Amino acid sequence: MKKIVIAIDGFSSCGKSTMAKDLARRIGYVYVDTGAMYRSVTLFALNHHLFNEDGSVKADQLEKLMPEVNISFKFNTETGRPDTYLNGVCVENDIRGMEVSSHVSPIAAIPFVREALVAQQQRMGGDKGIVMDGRDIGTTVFPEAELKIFVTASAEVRAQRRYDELKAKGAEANYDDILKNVQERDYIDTHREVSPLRKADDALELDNSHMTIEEQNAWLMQRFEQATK
Ligand SMILES: Nc1ncnc2c1ncn2[C@@H]1O[C@H](COP(=O)(O)OP(=O)(O)O)[C@@H](O)[C@H]1O
Ligand SMILES: Nc1ccn([C@@H]2O[C@H](COP(=O)(O)OP(=O)(O)O)[C@@H](O)[C@H]2O)c(=O)n1
Repeated sequence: MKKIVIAIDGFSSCGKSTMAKDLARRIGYVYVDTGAMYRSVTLFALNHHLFNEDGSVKADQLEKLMPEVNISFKFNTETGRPDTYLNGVCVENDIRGMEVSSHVSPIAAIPFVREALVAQQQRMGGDKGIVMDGRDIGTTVFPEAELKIFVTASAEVRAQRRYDELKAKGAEANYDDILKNVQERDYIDTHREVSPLRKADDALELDNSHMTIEEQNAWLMQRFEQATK
Protein backbone atom coordinates (compact mmCIF):
# COMPACT_ATOMS: atom_id res chain seq x y z
CA MET A 1 0.00 0.00 0.00
CA LYS A 2 1.23 3.54 -0.80
CA LYS A 3 2.69 5.20 2.30
CA ILE A 4 1.53 8.64 3.34
CA VAL A 5 2.57 11.45 5.72
CA ILE A 6 0.38 12.00 8.79
CA ALA A 7 0.66 15.39 10.53
CA ILE A 8 -0.79 15.76 14.04
CA ASP A 9 -0.78 19.27 15.50
CA GLY A 10 -2.46 20.90 18.44
CA PHE A 11 -2.16 22.46 21.85
CA SER A 12 0.14 21.34 24.64
CA SER A 13 -0.66 18.07 26.45
CA CYS A 14 -3.82 17.23 24.52
CA GLY A 15 -2.82 13.66 23.65
CA LYS A 16 -1.10 14.16 20.29
CA SER A 17 1.85 11.90 21.00
CA THR A 18 -0.37 9.26 22.63
CA MET A 19 -2.48 8.97 19.46
CA ALA A 20 0.43 9.39 17.06
CA LYS A 21 2.50 6.68 18.76
CA ASP A 22 -0.39 4.23 18.82
CA LEU A 23 -1.23 4.75 15.15
CA ALA A 24 2.43 4.47 14.06
CA ARG A 25 2.81 1.18 15.94
CA ARG A 26 -0.38 -0.27 14.44
CA ILE A 27 0.36 0.68 10.84
CA GLY A 28 4.15 0.16 10.97
CA TYR A 29 5.09 3.81 10.38
CA VAL A 30 7.92 5.80 11.99
CA TYR A 31 6.79 8.13 14.78
CA VAL A 32 8.54 11.48 15.35
CA ASP A 33 7.82 13.70 18.37
CA THR A 34 8.98 17.14 17.23
CA GLY A 35 8.24 18.63 20.66
CA ALA A 36 11.06 16.42 21.99
CA MET A 37 13.41 18.15 19.53
CA TYR A 38 12.50 21.67 20.77
CA ARG A 39 12.75 20.35 24.33
CA SER A 40 16.25 18.96 23.61
CA VAL A 41 17.50 22.33 22.31
CA THR A 42 16.04 23.86 25.50
CA LEU A 43 17.90 21.36 27.70
CA PHE A 44 21.10 22.15 25.78
CA ALA A 45 20.53 25.90 26.39
CA LEU A 46 19.87 25.30 30.11
CA ASN A 47 23.01 23.16 30.41
CA HIS A 48 25.06 25.91 28.74
CA HIS A 49 23.52 28.73 30.85
CA LEU A 50 22.02 30.41 27.80
CA PHE A 51 18.99 31.95 29.57
CA ASN A 52 19.00 35.47 31.00
CA GLU A 53 17.43 36.07 34.41
CA ASP A 54 14.23 37.42 32.79
CA GLY A 55 13.80 34.11 30.92
CA SER A 56 14.91 35.45 27.54
CA VAL A 57 17.47 33.48 25.51
CA LYS A 58 21.09 34.46 24.79
CA ALA A 59 20.30 33.88 21.13
CA ASP A 60 23.66 34.98 19.67
CA GLN A 61 25.48 32.45 21.83
CA LEU A 62 22.96 29.70 21.07
CA GLU A 63 23.27 30.36 17.33
CA LYS A 64 27.04 29.84 17.49
CA LEU A 65 26.57 26.59 19.40
CA MET A 66 23.71 25.19 17.25
CA PRO A 67 26.08 23.08 15.09
CA GLU A 68 26.97 21.22 18.32
CA VAL A 69 23.32 20.23 18.94
CA ASN A 70 22.76 16.74 17.62
CA ILE A 71 19.31 15.21 18.21
CA SER A 72 18.44 11.64 17.37
CA PHE A 73 15.86 8.99 18.29
CA LYS A 74 16.36 5.31 19.15
CA PHE A 75 13.48 2.88 19.44
CA ASN A 76 13.19 1.49 22.98
CA THR A 77 11.86 -2.06 22.79
CA GLU A 78 10.87 -2.03 26.48
CA THR A 79 8.60 1.02 26.29
CA GLY A 80 7.67 0.48 22.64
CA ARG A 81 8.47 4.11 21.79
CA PRO A 82 11.46 6.10 20.63
CA ASP A 83 13.79 7.66 23.22
CA THR A 84 15.31 11.07 22.50
CA TYR A 85 19.10 11.46 22.48
CA LEU A 86 20.99 14.75 22.74
CA ASN A 87 24.61 14.40 21.61
CA GLY A 88 24.49 10.67 22.21
CA VAL A 89 22.96 10.84 25.71
CA CYS A 90 19.39 9.67 26.40
CA VAL A 91 17.52 12.75 27.70
CA GLU A 92 14.02 11.29 27.70
CA ASN A 93 13.40 12.02 31.40
CA ASP A 94 15.23 15.35 31.58
CA ILE A 95 13.28 16.91 28.71
CA ARG A 96 9.85 16.07 30.22
CA GLY A 97 10.23 17.93 33.53
CA MET A 98 8.86 21.35 34.44
CA GLU A 99 12.21 23.14 34.06
CA VAL A 100 12.38 22.38 30.37
CA SER A 101 8.59 22.90 29.96
CA SER A 102 8.85 26.39 31.40
CA HIS A 103 11.76 27.42 29.12
CA VAL A 104 10.82 25.73 25.83
CA SER A 105 8.45 28.26 24.23
CA PRO A 106 10.99 31.13 23.87
CA ILE A 107 13.44 28.64 22.34
CA ALA A 108 10.78 27.44 19.88
CA ALA A 109 10.10 31.04 18.82
CA ILE A 110 13.68 31.59 17.56
CA PRO A 111 13.80 31.49 13.73
CA PHE A 112 17.24 29.81 13.38
CA VAL A 113 16.19 27.06 15.83
CA ARG A 114 13.01 26.38 13.83
CA GLU A 115 14.90 26.42 10.53
CA ALA A 116 17.39 23.80 11.74
CA LEU A 117 14.75 21.50 13.27
CA VAL A 118 12.27 21.81 10.39
CA ALA A 119 15.03 20.86 7.91
CA GLN A 120 15.85 17.77 10.00
CA GLN A 121 12.13 16.86 10.25
CA GLN A 122 11.66 17.16 6.48
CA ARG A 123 14.63 14.83 5.92
CA MET A 124 13.10 12.31 8.37
CA GLY A 125 9.82 12.31 6.41
CA GLY A 126 11.39 12.26 2.96
CA ASP A 127 10.38 8.63 2.35
CA LYS A 128 6.85 9.08 3.80
CA GLY A 129 5.49 6.33 6.09
CA ILE A 130 5.73 8.76 9.00
CA VAL A 131 3.49 10.07 11.79
CA MET A 132 4.83 13.38 13.12
CA ASP A 133 3.33 15.45 15.91
CA GLY A 134 3.94 19.05 16.91
CA ARG A 135 2.61 22.55 16.29
CA ASP A 136 3.49 23.32 12.66
CA ILE A 137 3.66 19.94 10.93
CA GLY A 138 0.56 20.38 8.73
CA THR A 139 1.26 24.07 8.08
CA THR A 140 5.05 24.32 7.62
CA VAL A 141 6.92 21.02 7.82
CA PHE A 142 4.62 18.97 5.57
CA PRO A 143 1.99 21.29 4.05
CA GLU A 144 1.32 18.52 1.50
CA ALA A 145 0.68 15.80 4.14
CA GLU A 146 -2.10 13.46 3.01
CA LEU A 147 -3.71 13.33 6.48
CA LYS A 148 -3.71 16.29 8.88
CA ILE A 149 -5.24 16.28 12.35
CA PHE A 150 -5.64 19.24 14.72
CA VAL A 151 -6.24 18.19 18.34
CA THR A 152 -7.77 20.34 21.09
CA ALA A 153 -9.05 19.89 24.65
CA SER A 154 -9.80 22.38 27.41
CA ALA A 155 -6.76 23.77 29.26
CA GLU A 156 -8.05 22.34 32.56
CA VAL A 157 -8.40 18.84 31.12
CA ARG A 158 -4.92 19.05 29.61
CA ALA A 159 -3.33 20.27 32.83
CA GLN A 160 -5.00 17.44 34.76
CA ARG A 161 -3.66 14.86 32.29
CA ARG A 162 -0.13 16.25 32.57
CA TYR A 163 -0.43 16.38 36.38
CA ASP A 164 -1.56 12.73 36.51
CA GLU A 165 1.31 11.73 34.23
CA LEU A 166 4.00 13.46 36.35
CA LYS A 167 2.51 12.05 39.58
CA ALA A 168 2.45 8.53 38.12
CA LYS A 169 6.18 8.90 37.35
CA GLY A 170 6.78 9.96 40.96
CA ALA A 171 7.81 13.47 39.84
CA GLU A 172 7.01 16.72 41.66
CA ALA A 173 3.78 18.21 40.32
CA ASN A 174 1.51 21.10 41.21
CA TYR A 175 -1.76 21.38 39.26
CA ASP A 176 -1.92 25.20 39.35
CA ASP A 177 1.68 25.56 38.10
CA ILE A 178 1.01 23.09 35.29
CA LEU A 179 -2.21 24.87 34.26
CA LYS A 180 -0.35 28.19 34.18
CA ASN A 181 2.47 26.65 32.11
CA VAL A 182 0.01 25.09 29.64
CA GLN A 183 -1.83 28.41 29.22
CA GLU A 184 1.41 30.41 28.83
CA ARG A 185 2.76 28.02 26.22
CA ASP A 186 -0.56 28.05 24.33
CA TYR A 187 -0.32 31.84 24.21
CA ILE A 188 3.31 31.99 23.06
CA ASP A 189 2.83 29.13 20.57
CA THR A 190 -0.20 30.80 18.93
CA HIS A 191 1.25 34.32 18.92
CA ARG A 192 4.87 33.83 17.78
CA GLU A 193 5.88 35.28 14.42
CA VAL A 194 7.41 32.16 12.87
CA SER A 195 5.06 29.22 12.23
CA PRO A 196 2.53 30.00 14.98
CA LEU A 197 0.31 27.14 16.09
CA ARG A 198 -2.82 27.17 13.95
CA LYS A 199 -5.09 24.64 12.31
CA ALA A 200 -4.22 24.04 8.65
CA ASP A 201 -7.26 24.76 6.45
CA ASP A 202 -7.43 21.12 5.36
CA ALA A 203 -6.87 19.58 8.84
CA LEU A 204 -9.56 17.50 10.58
CA GLU A 205 -10.28 18.82 14.07
CA LEU A 206 -10.63 16.60 17.13
CA ASP A 207 -11.70 17.91 20.55
CA ASN A 208 -10.90 14.96 22.82
CA SER A 209 -11.83 16.62 26.17
CA HIS A 210 -14.42 13.93 26.78
CA MET A 211 -12.85 10.99 24.95
CA THR A 212 -10.90 8.07 26.35
CA ILE A 213 -7.51 7.18 24.90
CA GLU A 214 -9.06 4.11 23.24
CA GLU A 215 -11.80 6.24 21.63
CA GLN A 216 -9.37 8.75 20.21
CA ASN A 217 -7.05 6.01 18.92
CA ALA A 218 -10.01 4.37 17.16
CA TRP A 219 -11.09 7.75 15.71
CA LEU A 220 -7.58 8.29 14.28
CA MET A 221 -7.37 4.75 12.86
CA GLN A 222 -10.65 5.36 11.00
CA ARG A 223 -9.31 8.62 9.55
CA PHE A 224 -6.18 6.80 8.40
CA GLU A 225 -8.25 4.07 6.73
CA GLN A 226 -10.36 6.68 4.94
CA ALA A 227 -7.25 8.58 3.80
CA THR A 228 -5.60 5.48 2.31
CA LYS A 229 -8.54 3.59 0.80
N1 LIG B 1 -8.19 11.00 25.96
C1 LIG B 1 -7.38 11.00 27.01
N2 LIG B 1 -7.88 10.86 28.25
C2 LIG B 1 -7.07 10.88 29.33
N3 LIG B 1 -5.75 11.04 29.29
C3 LIG B 1 -5.18 11.18 28.08
C4 LIG B 1 -5.95 11.18 26.88
N4 LIG B 1 -5.09 11.35 25.84
C5 LIG B 1 -3.85 11.44 26.37
N5 LIG B 1 -3.90 11.34 27.71
C6 LIG B 1 -2.78 11.46 28.65
O1 LIG B 1 -2.50 12.85 28.73
C7 LIG B 1 -1.10 13.09 28.85
C8 LIG B 1 -0.63 14.01 27.73
O2 LIG B 1 -0.72 13.30 26.51
P1 LIG B 1 0.40 13.44 25.38
O3 LIG B 1 0.06 12.44 24.34
O4 LIG B 1 1.75 13.44 25.97
O5 LIG B 1 0.05 14.92 24.84
P2 LIG B 1 0.79 15.84 23.80
O6 LIG B 1 1.65 14.98 22.95
O7 LIG B 1 -0.32 16.50 23.04
O8 LIG B 1 1.56 16.81 24.62
C9 LIG B 1 -0.43 11.71 28.83
O9 LIG B 1 -0.18 11.32 30.16
C10 LIG B 1 -1.48 10.80 28.20
O10 LIG B 1 -1.39 9.48 28.68
N1 LIG C 1 6.52 21.34 15.99
C1 LIG C 1 6.66 21.91 17.19
C2 LIG C 1 6.68 21.13 18.37
C3 LIG C 1 6.85 21.75 19.58
N2 LIG C 1 7.03 23.10 19.63
C4 LIG C 1 7.35 23.79 20.88
O1 LIG C 1 7.86 22.87 21.81
C5 LIG C 1 7.12 22.91 23.03
C6 LIG C 1 7.05 21.50 23.61
O2 LIG C 1 6.30 20.68 22.74
P1 LIG C 1 5.64 19.33 23.24
O3 LIG C 1 4.85 18.79 22.10
O4 LIG C 1 6.68 18.46 23.86
O5 LIG C 1 4.73 19.87 24.39
P2 LIG C 1 3.62 19.09 25.14
O6 LIG C 1 2.42 19.22 24.24
O7 LIG C 1 4.06 17.66 25.24
O8 LIG C 1 3.46 19.75 26.43
C7 LIG C 1 5.79 23.54 22.66
O9 LIG C 1 5.21 24.26 23.74
C8 LIG C 1 6.16 24.46 21.53
O10 LIG C 1 6.61 25.71 22.03
C9 LIG C 1 6.97 23.85 18.47
O11 LIG C 1 7.08 25.06 18.52
N3 LIG C 1 6.80 23.24 17.27
